[in-house]
Amino acid sequence: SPKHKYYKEINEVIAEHIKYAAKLDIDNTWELIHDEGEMKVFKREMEEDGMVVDPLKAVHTVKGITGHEVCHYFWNPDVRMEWEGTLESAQVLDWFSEDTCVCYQIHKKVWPTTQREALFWTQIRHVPNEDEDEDGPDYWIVCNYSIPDHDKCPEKTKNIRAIMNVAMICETVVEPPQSDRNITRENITCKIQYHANVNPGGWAPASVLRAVYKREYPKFLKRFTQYVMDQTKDKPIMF
Ligand SMILES: CCCc1ccc(-c2ccc(S(=O)(=O)CCO)cc2)cc1[C@H]1C[C@H]1c1ccccn1
Repeated sequence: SPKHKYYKEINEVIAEHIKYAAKLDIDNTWELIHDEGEMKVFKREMEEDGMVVDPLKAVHTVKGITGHEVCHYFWNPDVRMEWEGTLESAQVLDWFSEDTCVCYQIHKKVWPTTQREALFWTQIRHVPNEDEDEDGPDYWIVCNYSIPDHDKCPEKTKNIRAIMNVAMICETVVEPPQSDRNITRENITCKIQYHANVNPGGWAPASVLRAVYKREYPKFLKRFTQYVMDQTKDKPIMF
């Protein structure tokens, strides 16, 4: 697409998430905050100007769906209100290209914090393995990255603007390896990494924010992956 002003930033942010995903080193600097079945959610405790900005990383393995399907439903602005239980509203303000748009969304108030809103670009991208290394990872990724303003964005709302850099990065495993012809959903598994760096945008007690994240992220990931399984179970596989 033509070089719009976010083109360079988008490429840099996506490349950073891919580099990070390939490492997947969950060392002891990450604290496990939720462990349920295949889903593990970790955090690092970090504060900026007295505000909790804890990076969050979740890993999950889900049978019967592909990384393309997970990223498609996570990215698709038309269905966001169907699975994102913490949203009060969501709208598309602009399209940069067919895989990249600007979203403005208002989250439901999470007591006792002030209501949050977010303005961000969201892009879905297939990152195939390097040609020479056919065993290299093949990713589908969605990145949601805040932008400071947009001329169609409602001004002066009562909400606090959260600043986020979020990525959903998926790999699809097919077992046993076979030609695309006769793969069924029993043969596929999606390995998900979810990275969220969220600055809540305004002060809230650290203990309150950490309790909200500990409760809301696992709930959101469970609800979202269940939504993808329900939407895809009777449809042809999106590889
Ligand atoms: C005081 C914290 C405010 C707060 C800031 C940010 C977010 C949030 C933003 C983006 C994304 S996403 O993964 O990009 C999916 C698109 O919406 C998920 C969560 C949610 C809350 C609030 C609603 C709470 C919450 C926290 C964590 C997960 C889900 N919901």
